[in-house]
Amino acid sequence: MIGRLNHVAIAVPDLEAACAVYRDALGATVSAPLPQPDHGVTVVFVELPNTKIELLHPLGEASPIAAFLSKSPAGGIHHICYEVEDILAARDHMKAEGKRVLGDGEPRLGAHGKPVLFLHPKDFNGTLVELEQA
Ligand SMILES: CC[C@@H](C(=O)O)C(=O)SCCNC(=O)CCNC(=O)[C@H](O)C(C)(C)COP(=O)(O)OP(=O)(O)OC[C@H]1O[C@@H](n2cnc3c(N)ncnc32)[C@H](O)[C@@H]1OP(=O)(O)O
Ligand SMILES: [Co+2]
Repeated sequence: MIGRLNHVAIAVPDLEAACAVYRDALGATVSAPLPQPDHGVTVVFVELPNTKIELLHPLGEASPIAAFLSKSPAGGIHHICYEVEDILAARDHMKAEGKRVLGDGEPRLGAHGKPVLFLHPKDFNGTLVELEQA
């Protein structure tokens, strides 16, 4: 069911410092910060030849990454995003497999303007999984 690796997301306490690491130390192309108020995060995309790194910083009072950063104040890998051809078929398949789809189970538009869903980390070897419709 899963296709390409779309991105690996890293939660960071200091977005500009994290951008500097990828832009200046590693020589990558780094996007401008993109506020995503519906998701409670500001994101920066780092373009790599074969995938992307998504730098995540909390936005607003109820950010889903606030608890993660309080447990890991220096930041860390937060989720991994796989592409799927059909997000609703993927959701229904995950449910049939007994995997927990987070939220109300309805896809929302992600940072690329495409429908996304999240799957519980406890069902995927301790890794939060995002599915994005290709
Ligand atoms: C920009 C848009 C979009 C895109 O287009 O790319 C994004 O990527 S948005 C990214 C941010 N959005 C989300 O993360 C939404 C989905 N997340 C959630 O629904 C919640 O964060 C969560 C995963 C359900 C956890 O929330 P909560 O239950 O409130 O936190 P706890 O701290 O109580 O965690 C319970 C349990 O799970 C472990 N955990 C939590 N987060 C992660 C994680 N990222 N990776 C691995 N494990 C995680 C946490 O440690 C707890 O474990 P125990 O302590 O053992 O119970
Ligand atoms: Co993501």
